[in-house]
Amino acid sequence: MSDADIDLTNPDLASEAELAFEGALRPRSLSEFVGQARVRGQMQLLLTAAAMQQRTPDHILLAGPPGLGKTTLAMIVAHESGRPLRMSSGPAIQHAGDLAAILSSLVPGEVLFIDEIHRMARSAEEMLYLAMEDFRIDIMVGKGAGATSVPLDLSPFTLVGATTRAGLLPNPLRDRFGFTAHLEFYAESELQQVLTRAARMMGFDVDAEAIDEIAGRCRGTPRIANRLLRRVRDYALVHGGGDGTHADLGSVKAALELYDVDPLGLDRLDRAVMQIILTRFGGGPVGLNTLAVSVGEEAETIEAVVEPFLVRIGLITRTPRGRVATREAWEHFGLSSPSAEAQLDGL
Ligand SMILES: Nc1ncnc2c1ncn2[C@@H]1O[C@H](COP(=O)(O)OP(=O)(O)OP(=O)(O)O)[C@@H](O)[C@H]1O
Repeated sequence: MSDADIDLTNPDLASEAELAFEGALRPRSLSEFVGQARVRGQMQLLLTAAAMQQRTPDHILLAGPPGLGKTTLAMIVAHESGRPLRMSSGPAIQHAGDLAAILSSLVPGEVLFIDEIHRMARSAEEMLYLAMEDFRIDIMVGKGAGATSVPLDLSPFTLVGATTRAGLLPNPLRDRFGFTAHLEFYAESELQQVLTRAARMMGFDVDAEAIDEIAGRCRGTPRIANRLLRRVRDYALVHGGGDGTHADLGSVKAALELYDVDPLGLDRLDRAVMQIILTRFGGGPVGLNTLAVSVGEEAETIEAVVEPFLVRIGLITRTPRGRVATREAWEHFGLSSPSAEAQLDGL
């Protein structure tokens, strides 16, 4: 996937250039990792206790929206505990055999990272229960009535699973993680630190007020912060004069306007969703599938990317009957709500 295919504020997608760029910017230790203080403290304790007892750290589940640092934390677990890391993902494990091949080739103490673990095949999930608990799997040999199961011992390992949808994991799998870290959206002050660090590593001199402006528009998400910073650097290079290594508030505003990211961080898809709720459905409630069809987007993207952000900034609320626009939403879009009009009519 190239940069051109990427929706700038969708944290779920990353181009190849971006992945290389992210790799260079990733914090390598818990002390370099900005924000998520609670999770960092919990993880530090877990890793230190394991090191003191010279055992593999407990299995860890990282739950939270995309782009908040789950992959980065998995890498930090391996780095801080001095263990090798194997990376895989749920969609790549479509049969129990795929997982058996990975598990049986782990070296002692290895950290196995499975991204999007909720998308793994059910048969593989069941194999994982025994593997996580007893470091053992049963391999089926033969077919039909003659099939037998052969036990296979595994090297002890630490599983780090990442999911954007913790609720989709079956309880027996969730229960086998020694610790679940719930990652939260970042505060603006934390995003300022992420951006300042990234700009420094890029050799890009960005004014403090320009950093603040980007931090306010990146939806609480480091991946988007870094992505907007790259676009601002492009803008500075082309329009900034000099050697393009400096950006001020003006160039940040101009660059983000060009890319259609508004002062709240809303992009075209967010605005389309809000317009549907406000104008076509009079503020809601609107069901998820109706919304998805109306804007021509996958229901999963609306649910995992658009909705958590709109709820977080107070533009919609979720009710059992669907999504409802708040008073702030009507105000932000400069519209008057039907209920306000009805009240006025009643005066
Ligand atoms: N706490 C942080 N401090 C500094 N940079 C961060 C932090 N968290 C994430 N980043 C940066 O944001 C980018 C995305 O992080 P990462 O790939 O770890 O997210 P993720 O949650 O695994 O996303 P996905 O679920 O889509 O894989 C990386 O470039 C990383 O450098």
